Amino acid sequence: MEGRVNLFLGVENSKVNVSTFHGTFMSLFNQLKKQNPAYSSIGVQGGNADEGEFEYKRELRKLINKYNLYKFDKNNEKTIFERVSFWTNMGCSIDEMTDYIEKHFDSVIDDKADRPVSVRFNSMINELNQIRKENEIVVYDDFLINLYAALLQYSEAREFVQNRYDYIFIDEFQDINPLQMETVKLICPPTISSKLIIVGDDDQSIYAFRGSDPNYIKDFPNLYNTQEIRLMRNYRSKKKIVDAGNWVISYNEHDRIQKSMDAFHKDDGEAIIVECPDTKEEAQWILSRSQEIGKLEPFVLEDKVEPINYTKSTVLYRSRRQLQSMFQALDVKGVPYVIEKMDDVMGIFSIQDFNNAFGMWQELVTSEGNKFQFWRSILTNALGHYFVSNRAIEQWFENLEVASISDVFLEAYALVIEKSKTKDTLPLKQYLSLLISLKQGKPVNMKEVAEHFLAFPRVKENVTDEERNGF
Ligand SMILES: Nc1ncnc2c1ncn2[C@@H]1O[C@H](COP(=O)(O)OP(=O)(O)OP(=O)(O)O)[C@@H](O)[C@H]1O
Repeated sequence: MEGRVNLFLGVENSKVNVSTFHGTFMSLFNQLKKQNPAYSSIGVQGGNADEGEFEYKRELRKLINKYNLYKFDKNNEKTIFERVSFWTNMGCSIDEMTDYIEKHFDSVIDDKADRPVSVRFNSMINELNQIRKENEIVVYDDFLINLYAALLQYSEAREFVQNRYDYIFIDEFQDINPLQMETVKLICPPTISSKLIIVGDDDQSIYAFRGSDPNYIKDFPNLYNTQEIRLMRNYRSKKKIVDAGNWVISYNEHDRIQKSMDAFHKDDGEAIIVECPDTKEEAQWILSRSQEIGKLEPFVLEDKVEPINYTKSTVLYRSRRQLQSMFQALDVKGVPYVIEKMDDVMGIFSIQDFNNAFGMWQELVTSEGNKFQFWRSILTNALGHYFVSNRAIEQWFENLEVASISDVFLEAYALVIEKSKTKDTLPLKQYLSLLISLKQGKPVNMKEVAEHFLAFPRVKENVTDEERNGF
């Protein structure tokens, strides 16, 4: 988006600030803090949110045990972590969350405890926030909550942010959630001279499960004095696809803004909508369809004629997981294919944790001179996957007094046994010994390295069966 804006304005770096809600709200809050130290006492601050999310879950797990909220955590499809995040984004306070639990769960969950679920939840979440505050365990939601709290509480904070921008554009407005909307209203109050420009399509709302609400776009003219421009021409696709899209969308069940897109490209083409019971049948359908299309015109390369021209087909997919069946179907039938950005979708490389670790191994193998920093990254990564906290790992490195790398490993196993709930250090031992061999230039079966890596407790938890089997 930033690139597009710069291109449009014909400059390399424009003054237009392009960012997500989280990024913008965090930046505004930091600007406020520079003006007045009073804001430093709001909510949970400091720390890095990537690490924070992990530590938050760790602390939460401990507290779920302490307050015996295990049954509540496992109740229905949402965990406590997901519920709290959802409620936070819905703009609920802790008291409102507690009331909701009292109403909907206290009589449903029977865990033989002396206090109801709602009371224990309330104590737990307050203790969690206290721990988070003391240890600066920040999660992404904090960026939203802190700015909202500051704006709600301090009129000079509102005044500052209201004068900060000449215009505010919000794209994909159908995905806004109540907490973001309430904050936007404080940044840009609905007055005659509002400077808010929103773009969105209520039919493209996909984050309702995270609290986004397409009604905000529909109700926008009731809140703000608006001028509306309807962009009803579709330049992206040909007529049949646009018509098919209109037809599918007309079945959307929310109280939608009635509309239908008009295709700019009038060429005919063909669009077929097929409902398949699973990804395997879907892959079979795609394959036989691409064979039909490929037969229309054979593929000729250096006088060799292939009866089916597979270069005529492209498969677009929504998530990597859907692709596993497609790969299998292609492999079974021996169909040639290429993948854009191969390393992102193939087997083990589709697993983010693995990709990160793989980058570290490459650095270790190709580095010259002192390797300690590369071993340090690899160990920090591996110990993290054993649920040892970053803080504990850092402290451990600081106090480490050993002569050789094999002594470091021995200390690392001891750390796992001391700090991790999993005491099985075998995968870690095997993993590190293979990496040592790799570093020494000996041949190593990378599949084995990956298998040990996948046996680390946290990786095991994160990886789905499908991903594991795909590998
Ligand atoms: N006026 C135009 N003339 C020709 N092509 C256009 C025009 N406007 C947009 N396009 C092309 O149509 C495609 C979609 O444009 P764009 O991403 O701006 O649409 P959008 O409405 O923001 O899409 P979405 O609803 O997915 O957010 C792009 O390839 C763009 O280059």
